[in-house]
Amino acid sequence: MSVALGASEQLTVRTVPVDGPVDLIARLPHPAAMAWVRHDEGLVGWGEAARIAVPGGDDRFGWAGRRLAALFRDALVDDPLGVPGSGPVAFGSFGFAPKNDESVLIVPRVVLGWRDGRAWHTTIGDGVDPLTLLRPVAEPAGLRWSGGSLAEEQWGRAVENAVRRIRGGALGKVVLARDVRVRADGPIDARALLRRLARRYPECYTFAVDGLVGATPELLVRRFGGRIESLVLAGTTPRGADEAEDRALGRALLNSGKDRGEHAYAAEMVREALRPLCAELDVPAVPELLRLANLQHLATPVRGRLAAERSVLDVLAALHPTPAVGGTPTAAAMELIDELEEMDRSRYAGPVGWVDARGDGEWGIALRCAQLEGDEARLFAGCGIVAGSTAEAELAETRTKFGAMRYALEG
Ligand SMILES: C=C(O[C@H]1C=CC=C(C(=O)O)[C@@H]1O)C(=O)O
Repeated sequence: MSVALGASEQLTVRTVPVDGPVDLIARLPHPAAMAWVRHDEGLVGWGEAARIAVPGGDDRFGWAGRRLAALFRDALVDDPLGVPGSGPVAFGSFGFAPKNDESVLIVPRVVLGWRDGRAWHTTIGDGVDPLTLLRPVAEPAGLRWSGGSLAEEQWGRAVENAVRRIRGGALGKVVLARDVRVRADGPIDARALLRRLARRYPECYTFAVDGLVGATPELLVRRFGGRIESLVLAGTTPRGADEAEDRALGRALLNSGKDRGEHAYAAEMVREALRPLCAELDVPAVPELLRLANLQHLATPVRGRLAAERSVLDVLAALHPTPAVGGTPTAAAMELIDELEEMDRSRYAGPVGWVDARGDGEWGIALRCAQLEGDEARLFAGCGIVAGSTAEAELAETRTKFGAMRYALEG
């Protein structure tokens, strides 16, 4: 664990109520932003009071949870609000696979929260961020796009290969992803992307953690007290050019055997993973439609009540990777992803979100996102492949999914 103040330093945490509403993203003072915002509500943070670099491995969620619990247990906390996200908070992002060692938890020096008509401000340590000087938001300029790890045709062949394996009975579903890269004239400012994403995708969770920026529609788990929620997504179609076409596409998605099958793998796995943790669990048998600005998804909203005290990190350890990003069966799908994708997903498709000292938190799956590194961004998009998939349709779907981050970068 690396802790910015020194490992033995005790965190002093102070939360105070402030007047709302707060335009969270507008308050981020510099590009090193942390954010989790949906419908204008959520948390933003900046500065680093502590950073926990989480090693790879199957136990990475457990390891991270134990380290964070030790850090928060020793903290001196003044938190008169006591709501999810008040008091000490860590933003986090985990690598997709056990081999990925980029997982990180960051405790910001300053957190601003706004939810249910209540706003708060938390400072950690002396709350002074060496970067706090307000820096104007820079729009990305001079963008030059280039290909990713696989060219489109190669990726299409990987999809065909996966379909053959599935038809041969090796597995039921696998999610294959690809990447593209873009270079700008100067360092890409996460805040410019967050602003655009939050405006265009208000129903998504607009996030930023350690340079991974995006707007995901998929809630892996929210834990507030003993209650948990999840939104399982799998099965996708574009938006229509007009209302009639839009509805026809939505109806066709709801009636598509291929997409309903692709969705059922994910909903079923989430049900099975949550069942042992929950005293009550509601997983509707039939999915509904979720409409975003650029596409429509099959969606199953899940609700439950935990049977025993468990942190949100414990719950996401039980869930990740769902077949929305892995496949069925999980182990066979993870092997096939490794074999066919020919790229490192890094933190794409891993859990991203925040956790507080009570174990409450909200975590999504890092989709519709890009990894920023100075002047460069690497964008990711993937699709569920089942027996009825075609390379052409899946390629088109990845182009639509890249659209979210393209818009964030290009406007
Ligand atoms: C893997 C991605 O989306 C997942 C989430 C929703 C719908 C999906 C689909 O229809 O393929 C994917 O499972 C992605 O956006 O990169």
